[in-house]
Amino acid sequence: MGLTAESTGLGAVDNGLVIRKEDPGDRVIALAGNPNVGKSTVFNELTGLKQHTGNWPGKTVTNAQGRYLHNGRGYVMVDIPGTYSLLAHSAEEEVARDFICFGNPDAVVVVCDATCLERNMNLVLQTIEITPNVVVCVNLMDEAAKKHIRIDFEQLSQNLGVPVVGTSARSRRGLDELMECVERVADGKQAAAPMKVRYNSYIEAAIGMVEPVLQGRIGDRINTRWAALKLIDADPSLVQSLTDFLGADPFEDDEVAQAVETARRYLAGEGLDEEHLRDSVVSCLVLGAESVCADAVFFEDRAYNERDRKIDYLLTSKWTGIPVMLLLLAGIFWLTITGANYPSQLLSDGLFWVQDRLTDLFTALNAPEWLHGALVLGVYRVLAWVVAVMLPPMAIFFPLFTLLEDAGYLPRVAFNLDRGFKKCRACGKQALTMCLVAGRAFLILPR
Ligand SMILES: Nc1nc2c(ncn2[C@@H]2O[C@H](COP(=O)(O)OP(=O)(O)OP(=O)(O)O)[C@@H](O)[C@H]2O)c(=O)[nH]1
Ligand SMILES: [Mg+2]
Repeated sequence: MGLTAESTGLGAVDNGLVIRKEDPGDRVIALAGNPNVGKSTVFNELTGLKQHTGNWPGKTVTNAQGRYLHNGRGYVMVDIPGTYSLLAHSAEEEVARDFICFGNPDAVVVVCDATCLERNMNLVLQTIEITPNVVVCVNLMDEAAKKHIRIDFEQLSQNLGVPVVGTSARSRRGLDELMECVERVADGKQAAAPMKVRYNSYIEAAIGMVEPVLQGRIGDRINTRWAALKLIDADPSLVQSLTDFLGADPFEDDEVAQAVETARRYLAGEGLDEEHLRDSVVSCLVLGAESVCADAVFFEDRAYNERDRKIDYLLTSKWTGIPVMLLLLAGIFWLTITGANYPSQLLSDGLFWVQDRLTDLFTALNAPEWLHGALVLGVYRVLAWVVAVMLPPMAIFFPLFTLLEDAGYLPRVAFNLDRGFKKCRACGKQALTMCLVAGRAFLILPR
């Protein structure tokens, strides 16, 4: 689906995100998940809106909201940008993290990709650290079935301590069950006992030094175990968001500042400085994700992704990734330009033949020269040129690009170009927008 008024207009921009409830009883639901797992597809199917969807990561970059009704109650759903973790490394990850942490949603639906569930669990575990009101939506079940991946939802739900629903959002399968689950969680009818991620003993001890101090101060507003770890971790953007949320800088409280300082000194003494602490936290999350999936996800065809892996290696490895990408893109531009010449010529012959007939008609009618000049040599001729020059290359370029999208090649382009884009303080996901813009410019300029 291309860009739409809803996906790019004011409705798509979070401008400080003001939640618009049509009814005071409306529930607010955050839709989180890794990039490209089908969040906006779920959002569109439920709300009837047209958020931008497509097979590459990073389409949704701000929060967008829409509303659906279920059992007579309104639900304001907020489609947040895809994020691999809540440890926020980019602006859109901050947007996602801040809404989940401080947006006070009644429930968070974490959409996951059924074909690589373990990788997606990282975000699920981070989310259930913050709030127990989580529903895990395992999407792309049709793709998982093709790869012979079987998922035991009951076991997964037991392991995580929150409800899990399987869906194929594109064909609306499972969305009714998802709405039921969301209703139960948002109404507090589902007893949730989310699993706790266990960190190593040093980190646990450090959390133990800070958490009790926080309990007396922010206990009912935010999960103190999570906040303690974040304060020790000293992520400046998180501390800023936390300050905004609490209305006061937590470090201005001497007792909190002292507890955090003691915890940090303790960790440093155990060899866990800032960088090592983050690495350890991530390792524990990865191990947690592994153990959650161990008895719930089954690969019935062990070699299911062997061919994919080989192709992936060719398309993204250091030595072949960029040359293959350049060849493919050059091939597309070449096909577009040479392939468009013949239909362009045919179209212009046809359209200019019509122009001659129009001139004959104006002459036969004795129409004044200025009228012929304005209508035939002006309006019609310009229109004919634009159609003859632009239509054929567009009719070739965009379907070819769509083929690359459907084959899943665009995320690989983003990956290949990420390093170069990072050097310019951008990220690889922006490469796709640039390819499209370059493509359009390329189509117009040589003509
Ligand atoms: N086969 C299949 N494809 C799906 C399903 N749900 C979504 N898709 C496709 O997956 C791709 C990504 O969907 P989006 O809804 O744009 O994903 P997103 O999570 O919003 O992506 P970002 O906003 O970039 O993070 C699109 O091409 C969708 O058509 C599904 O259930 N089955
Ligand atoms: Mg999206």
